[in-house]
Amino acid sequence: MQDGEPLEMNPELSAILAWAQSADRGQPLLIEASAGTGKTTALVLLHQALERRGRTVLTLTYSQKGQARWLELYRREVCRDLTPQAAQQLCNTLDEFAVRCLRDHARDKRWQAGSLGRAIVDDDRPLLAMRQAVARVNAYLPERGVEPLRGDEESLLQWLELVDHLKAGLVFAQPPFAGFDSDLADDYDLENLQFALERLGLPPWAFSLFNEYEKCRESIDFLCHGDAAFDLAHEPEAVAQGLRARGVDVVLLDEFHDTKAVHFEIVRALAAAGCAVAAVGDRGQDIFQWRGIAPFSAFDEFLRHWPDAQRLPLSLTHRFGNPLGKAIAGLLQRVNPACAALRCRAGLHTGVKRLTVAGDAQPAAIARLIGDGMQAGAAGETFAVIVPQGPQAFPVMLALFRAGIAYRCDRIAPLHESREARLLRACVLLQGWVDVEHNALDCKALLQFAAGPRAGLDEDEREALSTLLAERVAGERLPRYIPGQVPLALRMLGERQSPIGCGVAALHGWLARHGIREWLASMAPTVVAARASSQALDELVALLAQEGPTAFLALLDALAAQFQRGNVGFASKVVLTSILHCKGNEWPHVILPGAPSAAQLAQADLPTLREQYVAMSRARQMLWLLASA
Ligand SMILES: Nc1ncnc2c1ncn2[C@@H]1O[C@H](COP(=O)(O)OP(=O)(O)OP(=O)(O)O)[C@@H](O)[C@H]1O
Repeated sequence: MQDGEPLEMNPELSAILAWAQSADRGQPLLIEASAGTGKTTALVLLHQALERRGRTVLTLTYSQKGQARWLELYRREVCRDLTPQAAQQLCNTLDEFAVRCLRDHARDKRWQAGSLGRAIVDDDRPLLAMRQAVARVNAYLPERGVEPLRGDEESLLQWLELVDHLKAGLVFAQPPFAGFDSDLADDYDLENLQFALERLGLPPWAFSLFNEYEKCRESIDFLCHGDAAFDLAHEPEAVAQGLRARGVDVVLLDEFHDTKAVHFEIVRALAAAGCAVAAVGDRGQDIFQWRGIAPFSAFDEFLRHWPDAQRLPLSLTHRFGNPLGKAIAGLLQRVNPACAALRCRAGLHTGVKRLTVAGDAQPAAIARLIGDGMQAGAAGETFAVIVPQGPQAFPVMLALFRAGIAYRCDRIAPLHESREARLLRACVLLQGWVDVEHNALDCKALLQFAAGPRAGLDEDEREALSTLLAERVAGERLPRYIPGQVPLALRMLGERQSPIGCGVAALHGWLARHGIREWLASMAPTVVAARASSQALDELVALLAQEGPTAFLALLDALAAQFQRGNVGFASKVVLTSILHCKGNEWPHVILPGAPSAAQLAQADLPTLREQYVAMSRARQMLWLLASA
């Protein structure tokens, strides 16, 4: 539905709004519905219906994006001039809610009111705590025969992400981890612990690092994303007080499919505090199943805890019509056979075109499709290209750039800022193949290289290099880069480089010598993401060898310039994003490169099917599926 079009009331939506009365009796509500059926819209309307009955309602979303979408719909349907302060009272992310409850009601009140909000966006403190934790763990890992952990910034971020997953899944809240006391543990207990870690696919140091990080975090008094929910899950009284202080008596939960164990503990605390709870989600959109380490279904937990919950569907999609509706309904039957059959609104038509195009010809085909559409009058921002993994958008960026089509990246790295491109840029600089005026991208490239496992620098040298190339300014989240220091940095690093030629084989040799491919793979959240990064590296190596170093760097600089150019309005740019980050959005024209062929889809596993379902269900007018076979 476009802005200004009226909402259609139907019996399913009416039933959901009628829950506003059941909420008085505290009966929980679970709405399971598929993509585009108006889940978020229904929550907005339910919020309004409850307010009209004099209830004080808080909507919680899982992500900031979900919050923005909810507020956008609230502004559209309920109150156009909602102030930011009023918005804060109506809808929070789970993280925000956790931070507020802890700030004002935590048991031992370690934080001064107000300081927490700043701490959560301060990049330094999590890194500082993790750096200390790594140092502590490294003091005893070698005597257990385990290699010490790396302490560079890139690795610290990686360990922080691991801790975040462990917290999301409450992985160490279960035996044998819960209550484990290393001072009292004998060999049997230690072996049992190691076995449990192995079973979960975790490294042998994961439990030690987790505990040390928690101690360091406590001594620095801060909360990072993930920490707040974890802490609050252990303080149900703070949840109750937080709700009481705001007078909240009904909580609505959007994006429920993304709820993990730690968040579910908070949901339980909300209900225990006397709030009526309604949750809405789509099992088919649970594409973050790898978060939280072990599988977790928020829907099953909800029904286990509240078997008498009212369950309501939404089965009419307002986003797309047939023939796309039919294709998606077919997918849904495999993704979530128990969900209500999907119906499309009368009068809506959404086309689907499956094109067979060789993989390397897909980027040019995409640029042509979008170019033709724009020539016919469509605006750039009505097109979204959704790739399976972020790095798979790099060739599309090049093709759009060459076609003169402006793009923006939604939660994926632009090519010129990607790790893969930075590392090859570092190679060009270190080999002394170009003589150019340096810029911030050069600083980032050398810092990226220096963070690598075989850059030949020790911790002190790495630290010296980062202060040489980047200055941290208090109150600024991003560092200021100092391109004038690149020659000096190159002298520090370059002494350890032996000269190579700029051919494909030599470049691969350089990557292998520096352990770069394995390093990038170790940072990827999934095996599939690691594969995509490796392929992107191969493609960039081929590009560098073909273009030559000067043209390669000039191309990256030109991509950066076009990306930042202010004369192209944000709104007129084509959107590039990945399947993981497209949820909750919709566009008139959606292009899916790297789509599975019909035969591949017939054989696909559940995660692949869910991803296809999420990506395909973003289109309103037209979907193009580009398959290579
Ligand atoms: N009752 C309705 N009548 C008309 N249009 C509607 C109605 N409900 C939702 N829409 C429109 O349908 C589209 C999808 O709505 P919404 O984003 O709420 O769906 P969703 O189920 O939350 O989607 P997703 O599963 O992708 O998160 C939006 O353009 C919205 O304005």
